[in-house]
Amino acid sequence: MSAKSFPVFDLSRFETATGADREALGAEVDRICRETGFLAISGHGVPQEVIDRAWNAAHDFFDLPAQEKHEARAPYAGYPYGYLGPELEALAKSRGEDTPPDLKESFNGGPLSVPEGLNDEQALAFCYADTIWPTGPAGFRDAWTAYYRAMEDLAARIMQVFAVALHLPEDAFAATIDKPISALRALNYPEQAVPPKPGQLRAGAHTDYGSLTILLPQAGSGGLQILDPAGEWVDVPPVPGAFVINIGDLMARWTNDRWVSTLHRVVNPQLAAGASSRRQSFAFFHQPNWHQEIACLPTCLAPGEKPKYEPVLSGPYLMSKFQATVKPAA
Ligand SMILES: O=C(O)CCC(=O)C(=O)O
Ligand SMILES: [Fe+2]
Repeated sequence: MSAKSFPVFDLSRFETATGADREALGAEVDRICRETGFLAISGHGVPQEVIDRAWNAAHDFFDLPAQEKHEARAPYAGYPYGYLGPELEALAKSRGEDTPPDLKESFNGGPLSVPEGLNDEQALAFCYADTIWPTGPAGFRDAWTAYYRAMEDLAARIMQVFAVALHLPEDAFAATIDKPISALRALNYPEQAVPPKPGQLRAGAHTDYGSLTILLPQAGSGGLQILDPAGEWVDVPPVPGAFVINIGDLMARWTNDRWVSTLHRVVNPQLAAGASSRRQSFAFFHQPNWHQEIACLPTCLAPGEKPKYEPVLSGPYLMSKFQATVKPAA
């Protein structure tokens, strides 16, 4: 996909628009979400300093010797947070495809606090499990927390756009995402000096699970591809100063498949790129409240039409999806 055809949506323009202008901008997002559900968001207002601090902290973390990174590792396969070393997860497995594990390493963190009164054991053991913080680099946790907060705020603003796009009251999603169980993942794709195994990718083809993902691919980097409606893999171009967002499976379900959760992957660099091929990204997986029932939205059903899916609960749904990608213990 050329930079020209990849849609860029200016959030600040939407937020200052009123009346029919606002509706028209919502309609534009509706159209994109029906086609691919992938777009860039400019005018997002996230301070560059918050982005840079988190980015550099993640970069310095991935630079640490393996042994130090392992001190923050997830304690067992299927634990959602902490450090996950290279070749421990195969995203394509979430679709039942058997591929070698992905060539990525990641650091993962969950919600910043547990909502008062929440005592659901599954929720506490899964999405509210402790983030295993690394001891270094200095300032990592603060930088991470500030970025996580900025993503939570941005996700809530994008959900307002989605509400308008779906002809719902603007605050229709507010009560469904006031105790979100989102996760932030920093990804590092190490340089590749040796050829990958057959079928092995940096990140295998997958769809995301939640309502919305906010991606920050490394500036100027390639590798992220989406399967377009014609069935062809096309590059998502880096858009300077913007985040890339995409619709996840839960939003597709919520909209009765009006919106699509598009298959995407991160492909390997050319072998010749060798040592210069390292790539970093941030992915914020926004997810509604644990107990939120996800049932077909009223505006996504034509008269006489039936919902395609049974309602599900946000948290247990996410948990079952996540656990399908974990490499079984040897
Ligand atoms: O690193 C990227 O650009 C994409 C990562 C991704 O799709 C994911 O982690 O779900
Ligand atoms: Fe993804």
